[in-house]
Amino acid sequence: MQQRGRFITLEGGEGVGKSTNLEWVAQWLTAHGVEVVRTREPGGTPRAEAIRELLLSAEFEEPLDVDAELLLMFAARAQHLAQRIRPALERGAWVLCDRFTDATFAYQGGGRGIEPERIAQLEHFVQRGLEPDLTLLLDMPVEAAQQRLQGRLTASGHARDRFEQEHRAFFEAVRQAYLARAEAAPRRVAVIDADAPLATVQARLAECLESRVGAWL
Ligand SMILES: Nc1ncnc2c1ncn2[C@@H]1O[C@H](COP(=O)(O)OP(=O)(O)OP(=O)(O)O)[C@@H](O)[C@H]1O
Ligand SMILES: Cc1cn([C@H]2C[C@H](O)[C@@H](COP(=O)(O)O)O2)c(=O)[nH]c1=O
Repeated sequence: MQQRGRFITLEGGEGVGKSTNLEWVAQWLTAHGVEVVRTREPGGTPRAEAIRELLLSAEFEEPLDVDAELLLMFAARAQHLAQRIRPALERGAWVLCDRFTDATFAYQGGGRGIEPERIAQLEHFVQRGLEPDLTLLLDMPVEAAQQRLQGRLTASGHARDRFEQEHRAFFEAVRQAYLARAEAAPRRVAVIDADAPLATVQARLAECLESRVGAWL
């Protein structure tokens, strides 16, 4: 019988380097003979990407209720799991996802103040026991990450989205919630110090992958 693929997520606050390093991790896995499906949350399928637009858009004057935000994150996730993640894992591919449910605990929990128990109820309902095999949490001080983010926004000419417009205290709370998740699940979550030149961060990722993923290859 075909063995289920592995599910790896990248997490961290805005600007820590998730998208940049997701590509690098995908190449590392491909070089080790793995079929990799790269994806992201919220999003990853056409309908889930439409929900992403609704969540990130700063165009509406009407505020987005925090419970509506939480439910939309899980609605996008349910679609993504059904249409993309579960089918890929079942055929033996590995899924590499830019953010997943740890982001919900960090942003809607830490950032917005929703009780973790309520988030956990939706997690059980939507995921039915599926969770990442490995989570790479890129961590660095908020101030330095915000400078990187500003550099990217200036270079691209893009405006800040609804989350990127949040204040400093929000991002500090997000970071602390991520670190608490890592402390509570050290076998699943590896914290990577991302406050270093890219080559150094990637050397840290390689070391982590060798030790945590090597046995699955
Ligand atoms: N180690 C690094 N050193 C310096 N700059 C970096 C490093 N890693 C990424 N960058 C740059 O920082 C910016 C943010 O990186 P990236 O877009 O990968 O972050 P992200 O975590 O995906 O951000 P977001 O959550 O906002 O999508 C980019 O301009 C990228 O080139
Ligand atoms: C999955 C997930 C995401 N978010 C937030 C975090 C980011 O600000 C955006 C996604 O944009 P990015 O380009 O990946 O940085 O969505 C969230 O609040 N809750 C979640 O569960």
